[in-house]
Amino acid sequence: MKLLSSIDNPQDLRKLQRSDLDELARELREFIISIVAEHGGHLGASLGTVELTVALHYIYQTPNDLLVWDVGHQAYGHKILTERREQFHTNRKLHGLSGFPKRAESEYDTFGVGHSSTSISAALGMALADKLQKKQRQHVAVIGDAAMQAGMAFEALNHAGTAGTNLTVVLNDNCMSIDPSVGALNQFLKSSVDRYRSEPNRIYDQLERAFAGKPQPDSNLFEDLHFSYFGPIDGHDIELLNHVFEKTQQLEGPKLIHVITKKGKGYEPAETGNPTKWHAPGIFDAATGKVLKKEKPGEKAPKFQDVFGQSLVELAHQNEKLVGITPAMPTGSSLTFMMDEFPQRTFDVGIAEQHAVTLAAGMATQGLLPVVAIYSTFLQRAYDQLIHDVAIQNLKVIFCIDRAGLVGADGPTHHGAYDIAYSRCIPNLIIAAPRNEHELRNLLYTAQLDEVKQSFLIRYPRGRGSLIDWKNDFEKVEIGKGEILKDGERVAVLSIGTTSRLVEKALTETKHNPTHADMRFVKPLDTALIDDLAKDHKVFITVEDGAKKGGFGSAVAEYVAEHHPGIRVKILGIPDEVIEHGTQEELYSVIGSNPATIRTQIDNAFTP
Ligand SMILES: Cc1ncc(C[n+]2csc(CCOP(=O)(O)OP(=O)(O)O)c2C)c(N)n1
Ligand SMILES: CC(=O)[C@@H](O)[C@H](O)COP(=O)(O)O
Ligand SMILES: [Mg+2]
Repeated sequence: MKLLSSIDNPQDLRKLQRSDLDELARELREFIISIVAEHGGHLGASLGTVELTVALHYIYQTPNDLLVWDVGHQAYGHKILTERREQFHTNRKLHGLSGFPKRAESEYDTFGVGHSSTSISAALGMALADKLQKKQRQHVAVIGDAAMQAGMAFEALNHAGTAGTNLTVVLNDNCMSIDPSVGALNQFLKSSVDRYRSEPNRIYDQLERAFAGKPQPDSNLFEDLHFSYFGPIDGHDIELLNHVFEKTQQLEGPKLIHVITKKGKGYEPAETGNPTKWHAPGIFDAATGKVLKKEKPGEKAPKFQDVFGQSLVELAHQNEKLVGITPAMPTGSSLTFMMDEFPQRTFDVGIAEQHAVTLAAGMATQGLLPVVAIYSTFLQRAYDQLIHDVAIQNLKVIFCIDRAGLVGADGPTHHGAYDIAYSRCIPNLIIAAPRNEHELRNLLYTAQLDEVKQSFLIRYPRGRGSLIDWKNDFEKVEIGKGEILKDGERVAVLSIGTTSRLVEKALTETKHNPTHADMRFVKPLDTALIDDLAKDHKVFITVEDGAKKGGFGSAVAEYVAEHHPGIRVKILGIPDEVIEHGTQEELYSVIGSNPATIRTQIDNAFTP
């Protein structure tokens, strides 16, 4: 690591000879592999951008020139070359570096990311701001082929094409999302790559024409949007990248440089193995590529996503109206089970959350029963579609909202903190959260029954449930009905979803005897159960893994304030602040929703 250890920042990098850059890239790649192998994190995407990162920081005068990464899971090399090599082993850990570019972390991180397809808008905003404020510098957005599929990216291209800036978009095309890239844009990019194979010198001709002010011989989608298009070029050839960046930054107007890279590049197991697995493989033995599983199969309860995925297949056999939709997360949400069994009835629509929800609404108008499998954090992108296209028209769509609650190492951009609060205010929605795998199956079963006429949101967390024997026979759940899990006195703990596990643990530790109710539904709220509890309890403690403001506890408090004003309600949940990254366990302790704090709250409530 001789070269890498001599570089703290891009100024050091720019002092190197061009002939040193390949060796630097080799060292940078080795460093990323060694740290991710030991500490976990995203791997494949960052290995694919090593040469691109070196060339970008070598040619552009960062941090004065503004470099915006899309999503940010491919920016490990960028972090390491921009003053964070020494701390990189703390990546994604509590109080450590963020796994994504983050403005508060470094002046080189020009824009905070985690969600995709924001880079062109953000970089264009910066370019327009500089134009108005008469600042001369370069603005570069680096966006992946899958992120480019999103509506937002195209909204930005549409604007940039006539906005009168010199924006540069680097399209990092590795033909992969987390799962294989999908759709017509993907096919268009593939066909461009095929052309590149037969015309490796095309880029020099393109540059010559651009400098001579001559039109390119053939047009393409990006040129039609007024971008000067360059490429496709080999994104692992630093010399070529340097040349193209040096040249194109002298050209006026918006430019798109189409760069071909390989996910996992330079690490044999990741380059030749399954790229989806190597997207974020967990810890592994760097020498052999063997992923080190923390537990043996069957030893632990299944992941909620798998219970969802497998249960959906069972139900799809019984109910032919069921179809599955995912916006680019088939593996993450385990819709892959349905995809394998019913390929014609399962749709990966790419990174297109808004489209996914309205597509579902459209299908629902024609008698299908769509199940949208979506992470809580990504449903935020489709909020208007949830209201305008689903709820107002009272169309029936089942939303299986995965990664609800604090997700852990991905941090604030990915926490599923807001879905209860943002969906509770929308009419025509049923909102439920299972406390375990059986409940998840039963809620899914209930949601698809014909007698249920409204859209049904089922939220569950990242990670595993609690039941090794998870496959119960489906049972109908009464809508809006909670369940007393433990009878007690004076203090009632009302939990929603898997927070009941935390409460159960707290109950084993307190000497008091509170009641514990699993409310199961945020909406409709089981007000009959609340009325009943109000008869002989003085304090309610609500526990949720969502935002306290406007969430489940708020729903209980609103009802209690109106109907049982003598009862005190204490709300536990995610406070009104940005919760950083760490393990899920650490973060629930940070916010005061771990068994110890719940127990303290119970004890306090019993103290007169
Ligand atoms: C709005 C949004 N939806 C989904 C995701 C989940 N996600 C993270 S990375 C990724 C794939 C990105 O692929 P691409 O843009 O091609 O970048 P690559 O990993 O190939 O470099 C997806 C779907 C996200 N981060 N943001
Ligand atoms: C970068 C991104 O958005 C995804 O890779 C995300 O980190 C996946 O998270 P899960 O591991 O919870 O699927
Ligand atoms: Mg890609």
